[in-house]
Amino acid sequence: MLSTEPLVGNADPFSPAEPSPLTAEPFRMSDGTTLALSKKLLLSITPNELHIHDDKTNKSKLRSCCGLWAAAAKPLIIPLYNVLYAEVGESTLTIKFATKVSRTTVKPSSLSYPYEPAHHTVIEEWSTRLLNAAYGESQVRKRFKVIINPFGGRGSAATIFDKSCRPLLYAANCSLDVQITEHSGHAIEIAENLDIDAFDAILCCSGDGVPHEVFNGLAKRPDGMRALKTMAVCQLPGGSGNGMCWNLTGTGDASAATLSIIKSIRKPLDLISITQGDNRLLSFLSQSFGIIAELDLGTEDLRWMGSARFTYGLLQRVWKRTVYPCDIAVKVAIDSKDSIREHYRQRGSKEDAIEYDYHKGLPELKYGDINSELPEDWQLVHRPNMGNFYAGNMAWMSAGVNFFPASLPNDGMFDLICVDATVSRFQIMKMLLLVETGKHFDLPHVSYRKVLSYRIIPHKRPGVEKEYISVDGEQIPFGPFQAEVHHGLGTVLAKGHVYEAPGV
Ligand SMILES: Nc1ncnc2c1ncn2[C@@H]1O[C@H](COP(=O)(O)OP(=O)(O)OP(=O)(O)O)[C@@H](O)[C@H]1O
Repeated sequence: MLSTEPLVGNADPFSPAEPSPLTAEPFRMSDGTTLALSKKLLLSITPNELHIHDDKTNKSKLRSCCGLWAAAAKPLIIPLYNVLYAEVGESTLTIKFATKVSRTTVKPSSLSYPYEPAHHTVIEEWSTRLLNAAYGESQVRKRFKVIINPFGGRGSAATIFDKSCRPLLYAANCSLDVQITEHSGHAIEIAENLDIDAFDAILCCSGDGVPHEVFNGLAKRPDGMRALKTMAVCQLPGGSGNGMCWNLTGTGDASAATLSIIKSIRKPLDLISITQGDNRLLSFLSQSFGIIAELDLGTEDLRWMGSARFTYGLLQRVWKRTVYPCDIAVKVAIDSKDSIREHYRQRGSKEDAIEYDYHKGLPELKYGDINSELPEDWQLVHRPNMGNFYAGNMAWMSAGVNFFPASLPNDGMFDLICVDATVSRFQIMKMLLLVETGKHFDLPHVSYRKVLSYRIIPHKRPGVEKEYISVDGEQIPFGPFQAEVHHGLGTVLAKGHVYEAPGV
């Protein structure tokens, strides 16, 4: 006689001790969704859930009014999104899944059921069906090259990975090749020299600095375009700014982000070339000059304040109405907010990417580089009162900061916000208060455009010792640079077609 007792997992401690007798042959119903391991144990795949009807383990006890216990059998329901793997051993079927432990956190769990070896084929077929339903278009058993920045955030990225991420990745039977960075720029070297056929994705447990390096490492290869198409990049929240993770997984919790990445789908991502001097680099998240760049890079002396340093630094600058003079020329794609909103709503559901010549390093620049003549139809405009020049390719810049609500991953455009420092302090504070919801988009003093390219020539302010330009949160030299978008050049693992942020 076979026992159908779960070997591991969340068995009900009140269930009777004697094993359920096997009274039926394992079978699948005509549509192949239900597996009966015994008369009392049915596993059913529904469109969104796995239902486990187990007389013995799913009995929920209800206290009757006279104080006696009554039993009612309820199926155990596991959302298919949470199903990580179904392992078919010689005589045991193990279902691994993520269980919720708090509002935001999950951990791996499993249930194992013994079966007669003669039924191996049926069990295997049903398990394949379960995995297909649980993963959909997403790849099962992804192969990850994991890069951990040991100094990311508060220096806890390795611990976060080991405690919250690794157990879920193992439960999903993903293969992991983990490497800890040893110096700044190490992730560029790792990506540049990676055997790209050996992995499906590079998983950065870090802030946004490491994915920035990874894109640039892939771009440095002679087959850069193929590498950027083949290798998906993704991020677990191991830094202080985890913009990529928020945009693509919709959470800043490491375990929930891991589950999201396990179930995510490969998607093209627009990337932006930045040319400065004779250098060319790629940006995936943002470029800033002015207040945001200074807050990102120029408040290191206030690090002891924790995240309050941004608020403090911001209030200081808004109060002083600091200006950041510059000249800008912009190749605009869409400049009215109504048309941007329309574009966002229409494109949000579309999927496309242009084909590149994948034997080459990087695509040619359509508008030339920073050393080229300015294209004829561009106009350089002097902006002596620039307060915030901020270009974004994703919605969230960090937790709660939905600066670019209209941005789309793969529309061949990026978004540009310009705000003058002459705007009243009240209006600036209003904008900052609305940033989390993205509602600042509609404020009349916020210039919001979709662009294809721009050139900026920042001017040094007399008496100011340090000036900053930030690309993906990393500092580049202070000086003129040009930016140009490449439609769908990069690849990421993402939950959906649009960013996980309130749009417009
Ligand atoms: N082992 C290392 N030693 C020193 N620097 C490193 C190391 N690994 C990565 N870095 C650098 O750390 C920088 C920031 O990385 P990341 O974005 O992952 O973390 P972060 O905590 O969000 O950073 P920050 O708050 O400084 O922006 C990157 O420029 C990267 O080059």
